Amino acid sequence: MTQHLVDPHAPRDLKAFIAGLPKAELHVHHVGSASPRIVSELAARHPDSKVPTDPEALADYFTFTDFAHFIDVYLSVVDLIRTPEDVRLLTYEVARDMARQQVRYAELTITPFSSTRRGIDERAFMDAIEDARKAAEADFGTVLRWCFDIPGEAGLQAAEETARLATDDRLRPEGLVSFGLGGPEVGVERPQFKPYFDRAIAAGLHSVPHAGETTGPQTVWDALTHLRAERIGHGTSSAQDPKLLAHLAEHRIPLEVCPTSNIATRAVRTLDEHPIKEFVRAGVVVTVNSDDPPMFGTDLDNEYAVAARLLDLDERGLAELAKNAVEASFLDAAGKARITGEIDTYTAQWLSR
Ligand SMILES: Nc1ncnc2c1ncn2[C@@H]1O[C@H](CCC(=O)c2cccc(C(=O)O)c2)[C@@H](O)[C@H]1O
Ligand SMILES: [Zn+2]
Repeated sequence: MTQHLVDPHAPRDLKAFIAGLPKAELHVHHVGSASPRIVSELAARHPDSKVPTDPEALADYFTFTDFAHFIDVYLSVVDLIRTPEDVRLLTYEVARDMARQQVRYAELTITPFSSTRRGIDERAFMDAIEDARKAAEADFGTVLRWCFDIPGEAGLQAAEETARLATDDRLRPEGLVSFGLGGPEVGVERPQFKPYFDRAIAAGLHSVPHAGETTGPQTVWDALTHLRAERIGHGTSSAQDPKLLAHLAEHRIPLEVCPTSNIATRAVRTLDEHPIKEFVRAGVVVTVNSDDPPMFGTDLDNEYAVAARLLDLDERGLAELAKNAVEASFLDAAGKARITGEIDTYTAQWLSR
C-alpha cells in the first residue's frame, strides 16, 4: 500500500506561506533524507542493493509495520552508502532539497559509526561531509551543522567509536555541534551512555539524544539526568507525565517534535492523537521537524502544515514556530538574528499583500 501522509487539509494560502517561510530544521537524519532521486543515483552505483529505485516501489518499500521494521529498511539504505563520494553526493543533494524548501539552517544527524564499520575511511568520511557542507553553503545558501549520534542498539563499542570520532581533534569536523543517541529505545537504557556524553560535552558539544519516541517518560528523565540533554529528540511520551512537562517548560528544554514520523513508525496511532497540543498547552518549547522525510512521505513544509492544523496556527503562529527552531538551534547569535529577521520580514510582507 502506498503511503499518503501529506496533509490534505492545509488551506492553499497557508501552504504557499509555508513554502516561502525561511526555516530551520533541528531533527533530520542524513541517510533518512535520501530522496527517491538520491536513492536511485546511489542504487545505480551499487546495483546489488535490495532497495528499489522505481519511485512507486520505493513508496511501498517505505511503508513500515512498526519501529523495528523501519530500522531494518533504514539500514538497507545505509548499505547504499559505500564510498566517500557516496557520502558527499548524499550530503550535497540533501542540502539542495532543503534549500528548495527555504531551509536556511539544518542540524543533520549523522551516524559515522555506520559508515566507518562498513569500511569507509574515517578521514575520507569527515572530508566528504565537510566538502559537501561548504559547497552547499556556497551554492544553495543553506548552512549545515552536524550532530553525530550513537546507534544505541549497536552497543557500547558503537558509543566508544562515535565519541572518539566526535572528540578527536585530528578528526572532528568543523561543522560538528552536537552529540546524539538514536535507534530503538526498548532495552537500550540511556544511563549506560553517560560516559560518552560526558566526553562529548567536555569537548564542547551539545547533548541532543532521542528519548521518549518509542518508550515512556522515564527515558526522557534519564536523558535529562544522565545525558544532560539540552533538547530532546521526539520526547513524545513526555505527555504522559505532567511533572516532566512542567520540568521541560521551566528549564526551557525544547522538544524536537516530528509528527508524521511518529505515525509512520507507529509510535503514535493517528495525527489527531499526537500530543503536540499538550506540549504547547504546558508551555514547552516546541520545534517541528521532519526526521526521515522521504521515508515517511513528508517534508518540512508538510510538517509545518500538519502543525498548523493540530495547533490551529495562522501565519503569525507559523512564524513563531519557525522562530522557535532558530532560537533552539546551536547557531551563533548573529546567525540566529539573521534568520529571525528574515522570518519577520517575510511574514510582514505576506500579511501586507
Ligand atoms: N526516528 C528515528 N528514531 C531513532 N533513530 C532514527 C530515527 N530515524 C533514523 N534514525 C537513525 O537510525 C539509526 C539506527 C541504527 C541502528 O540501530 C544500528 C544498529 C546496529 C547496527 C547498525 C549499523 O549501522 O551497522 C545500526 C540511529 O543511529 C539514527 O540515526
Ligand atoms: Zn530521529
